[in-house]
Order: sequence, then C-alpha cells, then structure tokens
Amino acid sequence: MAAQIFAHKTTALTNPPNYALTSHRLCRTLHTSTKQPIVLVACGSFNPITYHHLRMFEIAKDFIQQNTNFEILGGYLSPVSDEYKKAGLVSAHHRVNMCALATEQESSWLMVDSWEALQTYQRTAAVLDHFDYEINTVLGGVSTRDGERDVQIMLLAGSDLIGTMSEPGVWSHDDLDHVLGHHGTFVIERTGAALDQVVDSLARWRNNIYPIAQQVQNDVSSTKVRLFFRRGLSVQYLLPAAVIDYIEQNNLYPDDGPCTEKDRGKESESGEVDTTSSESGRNVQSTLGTETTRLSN
Ligand SMILES: Nc1ncnc2c1ncn2[C@@H]1O[C@H](COP(=O)(O)OP(=O)(O)OP(=O)(O)O)[C@@H](O)[C@H]1O
Ligand SMILES: NC(=O)c1ccc[n+]([C@@H]2O[C@H](COP(=O)(O)O)[C@@H](O)[C@H]2O)c1
Repeated sequence: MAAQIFAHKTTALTNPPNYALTSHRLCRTLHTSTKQPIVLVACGSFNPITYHHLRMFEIAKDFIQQNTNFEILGGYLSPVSDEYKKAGLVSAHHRVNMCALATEQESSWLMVDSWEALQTYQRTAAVLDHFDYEINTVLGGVSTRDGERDVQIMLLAGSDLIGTMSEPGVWSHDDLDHVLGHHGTFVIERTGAALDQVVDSLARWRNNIYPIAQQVQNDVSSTKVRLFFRRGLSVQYLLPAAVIDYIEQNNLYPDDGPCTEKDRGKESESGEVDTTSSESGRNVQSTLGTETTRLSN
C-alpha cells in the first residue's frame, strides 16, 4: 500500500505503508462523565525498553487518580525513528518488537505504536498530533452517556527530556507551544534533572505541566543496560525477561569481552557512556575485572 498523506493541525502527517494504530487496549468508553479523557504517550529511543519506562506510566496513573480530574483511556510507547541517529541506536524494528514484548507481557493497559518508528524523523509535536488524529478523527474519540467526546493526548516524559525544552535550538517555540500549551505533559522526576528548575523555566505553560516527584529513586537508563550487555554483566530485573531473551537471540548489544583502558576511551568517544563526572554519576565496580567504571544517566 502506498504511503498515505493527510493534513492535520500544525503539520502534514504521513502514514508508513500498511500502518494501523494498535488499539486493542484502548478504553473506548468514559467511565466517569465528569472527567476529562486522556491518553498518555511516551516518546523516546527505548534502546532497550527498561522496567522504569513501564513504571513511569504506573507512577503517572497513581498521580492522575489521586490529584486530577483526568481519566486515562490508554498509554502508548512511541519509539523514535532510526533517523534520530543517536549513538548506539539499534534498528526501529527491533525497538518496536522489544516494546511490544514488554507491554504485552508486563502490562494490562500499555501499547506500542510504530508510526513514528517506521518512517522519517517526526518531531514530538507531530507524534502527538498523529495520536490525536487516529484516536479522535479515525476512531471517533470516546463514548460517553452524552455522546462522543474528544480525547486529550498528553506527553509522558522524564524531567531530563522536559529539561531539553529550555535548551537553545532543541525545540522550536511553536512546537513547545503546541506540545505544552495544546497537549500538556506529565513529568516524572529523574535523578540529575530537578523538577522545580525544569518547570520554572517553562512557566508560561505551567497550567498544562504536571510534575511528579519520584517516591522511589530509580536512575536506571538504557545506556547503563547497554553497557551491562557489552560487559557481559547481568541485566536481570532491570528489564523484562522476554526482552532480555530477544536481545540475546538477535545479538543486539554484543558482549565486547573484557574491557581494557583503551576500550574505555572508545566508549566515551562513541557517546555510549559518559565517563566524565556528573552529580548523578555513581561508581560501579565491574565484575569483569578490577576496573571501576563511572556510569551516569
Ligand atoms: N530512570 C528514569 N527516570 C525518569 N524518567 C526516565 C527514566 N528512564 C527513562 N526515562 C524517560 O523515558 C523516556 C524515554 O527515555 P529513553 O528511551 O530516552 O531512555 P533513556 O534511559 O533516557 O535512554 P538513553 O540512556 O539511551 O539515553 C524519556 O522521557 C526519559 O526521560
Ligand atoms: N523538537 C522536538 O520535537 C524534539 C526535540 C528533542 C527531543 N525530542 C524527542 O524526545 C525523545 C528523546 O529521546 P532520547 O531521550 O532517547 O534522546 C525522542 O522521542 C525525540 O524525538 C523531540
């Protein structure tokens, strides 16, 4: 099937061939008619997905139920396209498969969407608009006892990602206004990116930004998981067993063997691991030798 093009909101959206939104877990009826229906979307590399990516949704769910008038109808992971060209990014096809294994086996309400992954790079504003189009225009929104209603699509992200919104040249003003002003976001605190600072610098959109403090500190990152694979260290309980099996079967993050001083220099050059000092860094004693490797987010 040829790529399908349609105009929507701020941008023209293009569907990859044979694309259809996964919606088997999307709740199509609003339980409480006084609540505002929302769908959560987390954008990122997911290289690979970790338990904390799944946990972010549970943290947001608790916060939403206890503090807001929103009702969650579903949650999606949207892996970034290969064109993002981040160091060490394995192919989108594998990252989508890993997210599908994780969501299907570990969650009762989360899904993965391949629209962003399987095409050219798409800005986050366009990704959220894509969900808006698929859920509200194609599927017709959510049923309520008073008829159909539109669903608000909201970004779920860590405070490091929201922190990049204040860095010059990373996000356009129009995109920020669209993502934060129109869609809105839940921000999960991440070690090393203080919630207050992140939200203060985006004060103009404060009403649509929901910061969520971590009750249990967890600084797991995909970078650390990749490093563990490359060092032949155990990653059990950092990510789902089915994802670990998939990575091993497809040899996605090959074991480098014992690490030498020279290799550690290369890791730093490739951007895979930041060996410079940082507030959030921790010393981890490698079990592959006597070297101490500094890991940071
Ligand atoms: N430990 C964590 N705490 C809070 N947010 C997190 C954490 N890990 C990932 N996230 C968030 O999950 C989303 C997707 O993250 P991403 O796939 O980039 O993972 P990552 O661990 O940051 O990856 P990498 O180490 O490859 O940069 C981002 O919004 C990111 O901020
Ligand atoms: N201008 C934008 O839309 C913009 C800028 C920076 C990052 N992002 C998104 O944030 C996510 C960042 O992922 P990583 O943390 O893995 O780099 C990606 O999904 C990327 O597309 C979007």
